[in-house]
Amino acid sequence: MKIALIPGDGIGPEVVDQALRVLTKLHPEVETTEFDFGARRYHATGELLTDADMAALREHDAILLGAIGDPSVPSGILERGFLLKLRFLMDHHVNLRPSILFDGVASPLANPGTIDFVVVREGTEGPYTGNGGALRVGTPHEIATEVSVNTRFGIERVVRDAFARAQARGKKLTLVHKNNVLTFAGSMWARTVDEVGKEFPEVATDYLHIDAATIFMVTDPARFDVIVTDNLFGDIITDLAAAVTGGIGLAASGNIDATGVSPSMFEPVHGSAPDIAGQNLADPTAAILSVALLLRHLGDVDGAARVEAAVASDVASRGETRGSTTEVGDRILALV
Ligand SMILES: NC(=O)C1=CN([C@@H]2O[C@H](COP(=O)(O)OP(=O)(O)OC[C@H]3O[C@@H](n4cnc5c(N)ncnc54)[C@H](O)[C@@H]3O)[C@@H](O)[C@H]2O)C=CC1
Ligand SMILES: CC(C)CC(=O)C(=O)O
Ligand SMILES: [Mg+2]
Repeated sequence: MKIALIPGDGIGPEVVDQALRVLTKLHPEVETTEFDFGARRYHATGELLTDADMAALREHDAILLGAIGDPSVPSGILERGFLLKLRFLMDHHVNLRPSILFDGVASPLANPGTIDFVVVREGTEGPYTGNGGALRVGTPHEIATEVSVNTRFGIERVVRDAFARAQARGKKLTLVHKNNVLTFAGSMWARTVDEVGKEFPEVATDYLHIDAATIFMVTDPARFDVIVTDNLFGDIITDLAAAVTGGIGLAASGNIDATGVSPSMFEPVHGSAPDIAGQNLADPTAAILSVALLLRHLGDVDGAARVEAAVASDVASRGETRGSTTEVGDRILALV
């Protein structure tokens, strides 16, 4: 198993360290290559992600990422120039974000019920493609556009992936969009769900506007099973989903090229958290659960289950004090 490690910025290296210990315990044979992408490299060389970097990453079975983004670099340069570029070039079209409220974990909701759903966020299109521009910058007449790109091909493949997951889970698929206002893209998403749904007659479907979806995620999250949505809505709603299931420190994700051509990438949902970086304060659980997603993706279902069981056991006994990054890592490592 060859894994590319991208610790990245802020708390990224701290949480990846703990995730790597778990991975290495389960797979002592793992071969890792560490890449120094992020703010330090950008400051030192001006480079973000070169063709040679892409070729080197492609030599691996999967990528484990911490987080990218640093206050010393203007907002967007690393996020767009490295992270989104990497996701797009690797064709990571299925951005998989499971949300589970583990037993014993406190939710901020008074009556959370059972929360166990998966957001399938489209990962290569929508408003994140950099299709836009600015005119008369800095003047009172400035204009900025940020155009959402939605292709039939892109929507259909992610919708089919989401249906397959809903079928495997035996429940339902909810399309989340804003088709009462974003009528061009929203109509294509809705029609695509209707058409692809004919291949999955046993999967029930429903639809929610994104604004209403945020209400139900707080008032009745148990109603969700699989959600399919676009890149921007999926980004936002998965931070909310993390919050209702005990916090951003527990939320894992996979950026998957479902064709298998490119290595898929696994990372916590959270960012580089500069406010707590370098203090051994970050919760590494999301990064560790990302290892479980990585292992399942590579076919080690038992290994993935062991990581998830260790995390479930640890979070159930945390109580009020979670402990430091390394303490959490030590405890989960001992349980795996
Ligand atoms: N995939 C990635 O690499 C992502 C990168 N970013 C970047 O990260 C930087 C910071 O972004 P923010 O909007 O502040 O989001 P963030 O997710 O980094 O932090 C939001 C809040 O959650 C807390 N938090 C995050 N992860 C935590 C953990 N593991 N344990 C405990 N608390 C945690 C932070 O301390 C902060 O208060 C920005 O440069 C942003 O662009 C943001 C999201 C994803
Ligand atoms: C920093 C963004 C490019 C990514 C993000 O917030 C996410 O994928 O959740
Ligand atoms: Mg996000």
